[in-house]
Amino acid sequence: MSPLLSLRHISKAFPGVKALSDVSLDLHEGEVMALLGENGAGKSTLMKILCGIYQPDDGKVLIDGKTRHFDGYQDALKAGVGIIFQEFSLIPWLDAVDNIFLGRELKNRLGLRDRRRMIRETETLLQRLKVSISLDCPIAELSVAEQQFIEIAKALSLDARILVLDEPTATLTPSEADHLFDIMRELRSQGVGMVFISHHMEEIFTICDRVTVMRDGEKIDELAVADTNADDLIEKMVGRRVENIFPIRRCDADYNDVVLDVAALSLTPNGPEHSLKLHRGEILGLAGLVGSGRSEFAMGLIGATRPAAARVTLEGHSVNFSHPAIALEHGIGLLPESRKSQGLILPFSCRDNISLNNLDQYRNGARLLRRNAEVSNAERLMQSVRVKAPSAETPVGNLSGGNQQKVVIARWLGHRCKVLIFDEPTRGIDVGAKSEIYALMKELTAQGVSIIMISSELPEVLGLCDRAAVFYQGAIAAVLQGNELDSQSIMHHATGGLSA
Ligand SMILES: Nc1ncnc2c1ncn2[C@@H]1O[C@H](COP(=O)(O)OP(=O)(O)OP(=O)(O)O)[C@@H](O)[C@H]1O
Repeated sequence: MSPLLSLRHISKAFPGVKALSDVSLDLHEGEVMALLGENGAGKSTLMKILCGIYQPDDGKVLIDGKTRHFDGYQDALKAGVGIIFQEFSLIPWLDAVDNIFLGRELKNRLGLRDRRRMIRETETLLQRLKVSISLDCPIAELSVAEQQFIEIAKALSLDARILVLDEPTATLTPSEADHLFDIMRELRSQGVGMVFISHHMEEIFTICDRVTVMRDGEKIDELAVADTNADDLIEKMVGRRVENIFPIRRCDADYNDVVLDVAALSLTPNGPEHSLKLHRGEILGLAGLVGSGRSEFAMGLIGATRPAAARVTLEGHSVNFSHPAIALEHGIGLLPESRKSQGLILPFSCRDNISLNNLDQYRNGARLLRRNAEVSNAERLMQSVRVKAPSAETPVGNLSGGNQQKVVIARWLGHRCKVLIFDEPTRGIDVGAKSEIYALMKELTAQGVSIIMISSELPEVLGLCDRAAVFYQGAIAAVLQGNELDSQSIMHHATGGLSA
């Protein structure tokens, strides 16, 4: 019997980049295939070819053994191929039903829009996924996970038999991710074939049957998940053994030297007050569940949003940050969570994006730009976080998602900041590059830079931070240090004391 899906000898080049060379893979009914590879390995490009978003230079797509040619995503959808991206295609002000049936409303015998039938069909789809979601409110009022489930329901409403999930868990809480895995198990039992892309190794072992490893646009290996382990997969992925992704534990914090003292920061007039101290050379984690108020705290601190009240001192001097630019002038930089909306100008080159807000460093006495210095510094910073791009002049919009994130990091490393706030710095970043970024953070703290790291990844908080403030429902529930800083205590406080 033919596989449900076969990709045969697919190649694709972009200007200056060979994104895919002769890649083949098969997917069977009721199977979850992991697609694993470093940032820029070619995973998304391969999936976009499957879904008709890109055309291959060479090779073909077969479904049920028959060659198919898709002129765009709608064409692929009609043939039963759905893709769920991290950034959804849903219309925020429409409800779930209108989103699912957008552009193909069901009509009654009189040719009028049949909302009741559409509601019934949506309910059937959600029952198939075993989820219950409010159908009356605009999609924007649903959680990220619920929106993702609606995207899946939408693909299924078009009879998708092949579903691609491109880093679906990146913005989910652990329990939401578990729920998604339940849905995937359900779909697997119904015969749907799924391709699952994730940088979280443990997820591969939780939900996938087979794994295809890619490196530099080539398929390196394909194996059953039961026959491999995380270390082997990482080695295949990055082409070298990564022994320990966290730097050797060494505390650079000087607890006698408070760099930043935040007192009574409240984001709303009657909201909870946050107080925190950050010491020289310290990595302070802000832990908690997605939506627990960590990013809001950081945005309030640097003046991106106006806190209702705050007393902040920096190196003993009272400061008032009414705008992030003022915080930056004082040496406090925030690396934002959402790189596309807050961090990068996609049509601009990597060099422009790295030098942005930072050009004064490269001016001579006559205020003229020393272009060579700017270029060589951008190249050095790109190398230090291993950005994969044809050159520093490549538009950032042409890079893979993970490489875009690395450009944001390179930019902030170029600023000579006293305090760097990293908001989910390794989201979407491959394991090899993660360990480089951790090592870079430790280099910075050894030089006396202090770091606040917002992270939803427990291993990252435990492996890197000297102390961690745990947020729960907009307030700091605990500050943990030393022996108290373990996963159980973090989860205990992050869930309001519900978990043991
Ligand atoms: N539209 C484009 N124009 C030019 N180059 C591109 C384009 N899309 C992707 N590339 C390049 O093709 C290569 C493969 O990118 P792709 O997005 O497939 O990687 P990926 O494995 O999905 O990475 P990530 O884990 O970072 O999402 C990268 O070098 C990327 O810069």
